[in-house]
Amino acid sequence: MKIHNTYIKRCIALAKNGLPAAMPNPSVGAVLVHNDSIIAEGYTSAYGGPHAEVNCIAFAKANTPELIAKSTLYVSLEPCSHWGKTPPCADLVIDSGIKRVVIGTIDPFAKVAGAGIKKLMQAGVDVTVGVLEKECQEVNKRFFTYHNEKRPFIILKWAETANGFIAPATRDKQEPVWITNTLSRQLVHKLRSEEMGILVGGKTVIEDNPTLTTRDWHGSNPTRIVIDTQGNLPKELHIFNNEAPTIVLKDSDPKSICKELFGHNIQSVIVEGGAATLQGFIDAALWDEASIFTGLTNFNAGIKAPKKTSQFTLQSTQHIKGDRLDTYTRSDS
Ligand SMILES: NC(=O)C1=CN([C@@H]2O[C@H](COP(=O)(O)OP(=O)(O)OC[C@H]3O[C@@H](n4cnc5c(N)ncnc54)[C@H](OP(=O)(O)O)[C@@H]3O)[C@@H](O)[C@H]2O)C=CC1
Ligand SMILES: Nc1c(N[C@@H]2O[C@H](COP(=O)(O)O)[C@@H](O)[C@H]2O)[nH]c(=O)[nH]c1=O
Ligand SMILES: [Zn+2]
Repeated sequence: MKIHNTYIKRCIALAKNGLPAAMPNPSVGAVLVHNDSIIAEGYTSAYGGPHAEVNCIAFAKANTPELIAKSTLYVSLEPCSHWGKTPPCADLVIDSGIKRVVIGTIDPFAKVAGAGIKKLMQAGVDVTVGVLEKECQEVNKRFFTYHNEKRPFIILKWAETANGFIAPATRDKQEPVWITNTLSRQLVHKLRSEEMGILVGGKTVIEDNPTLTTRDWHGSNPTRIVIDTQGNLPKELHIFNNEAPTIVLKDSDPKSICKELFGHNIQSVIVEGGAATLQGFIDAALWDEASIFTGLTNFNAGIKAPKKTSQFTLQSTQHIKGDRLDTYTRSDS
C-alpha cells in the first residue's frame, strides 16, 4: 500500500540518524500514526540505550497518551522479542495497547528472527511485514551481512596516483607518502568513524607506521586490525598506542580473517591496504563496497594499485578539490 511506503520511508530516514552510534545494534526508525498524521517518532539511541519503539512510544506517552492505542506503529525492523541490554520492544507495543503494526523487514538476529512478529500476533495485534524490505536492510547493511553471511561488511579503500601507484619505490621516512589532499584525508577519517574495524597488512605497518584513527573527524576510532604473519611487529609502532584497541592476526587468508573478526563481533571493516592485502580480498570476492581515491600526484615507479575485476560496479564519483573518489559495489557477475 502506498501509505505504508510513505511511513516506512520516514522510519528509514529516522533510522539513519542512529548510526554509527547504535552499532553493533541495528539502527531502527519508528513512527506512530493516528488518522493519517504522525503523532510520535523515535530512532535507536547509542549502543545500550533505548530502542526506536521505546523512544517513539515515550514521546507519545508524554504528549498524546490517549491516542496511542488507536494508532498504527510503523517500524523499519521487526520489534525485538528478547532481553538484551533493554527489555523486549514487542512487550512494550502490546502493553501500550497498539493494535496495528507495519514492519519493514524481519530481524536476521537468531534470538529474534520472527519471534517478535509471533509475539505480536499471538497478542492479537494486526501485523503487516515486508514494506520496502531492501531499503530497510540497506540502512543496516553491516548488521544484515554480519548475521546472514557470518562475516563483517567489508569496505575496500585505497588512494592511487594519477598514474596508478599506491606507494613510491623508495622513501626517506617511516611514514605514509601522501597522494591525496587534506580534505580527502578528513573524509577518510569520517569513513573510518562509520566502521567497527580498520585493517592493514604487515608491510603497511612497517613502512607507513600508520595511526589509523579518526583524529580529523568526531566519532569513535575503529578497532585496529593488523596482519603480522611473522609475529615480530615492534610494540613502539603507532598502532599499538592506547588511542584505540588493536587486534593482531597471524593468518592473512581473507576467509580466516572474516572468521576471526566474526568471533570478535566486528560487524564491519574498512580494509585500507596495502596492495597485497587488498588484492587478497578482491580475488576471494570477499568485499561489499570500495572507495578508491585518485590524487593529482604521479610516481615514477612503485607499488601498483590493486587490479579491479569485472565485479567492480561504479556507483558514484565525487571531486574533492582536484582528487577524485569513485565508490563501487560488488556485483556477482
Ligand atoms: N595509497 C594507499 O592507499 C595505501 C598505500 N599503502 C602502501 O602499500 C605498501 C605495502 O603494501 P604491500 O607491500 O602490498 O603489503 P601489505 O601492507 O598488503 O602487507 C602484506 C605483506 O606484508 C607481509 N608481512 C606481514 N607481516 C609481516 C611482518 N611481520 N614482517 C614483514 N612482512 C610482513 C606479508 O608477507 P607474507 O604474506 O609473505 O607473510 C605480505 O607480503 C606500503 O608501502 C604502503 O605505503 C598501504 C595502504 C594504503
Ligand atoms: N597515502 C595515502 C593513504 N594511506 C593510508 O593511510 C594510512 C595512514 O593513516 P594515518 O596514519 O592514520 O594517517 C596508510 O598506512 C595507508 O593505509 N590514504 C589516503 O587516503 N591517501 C593517501 O595519500
Ligand atoms: Zn527492541
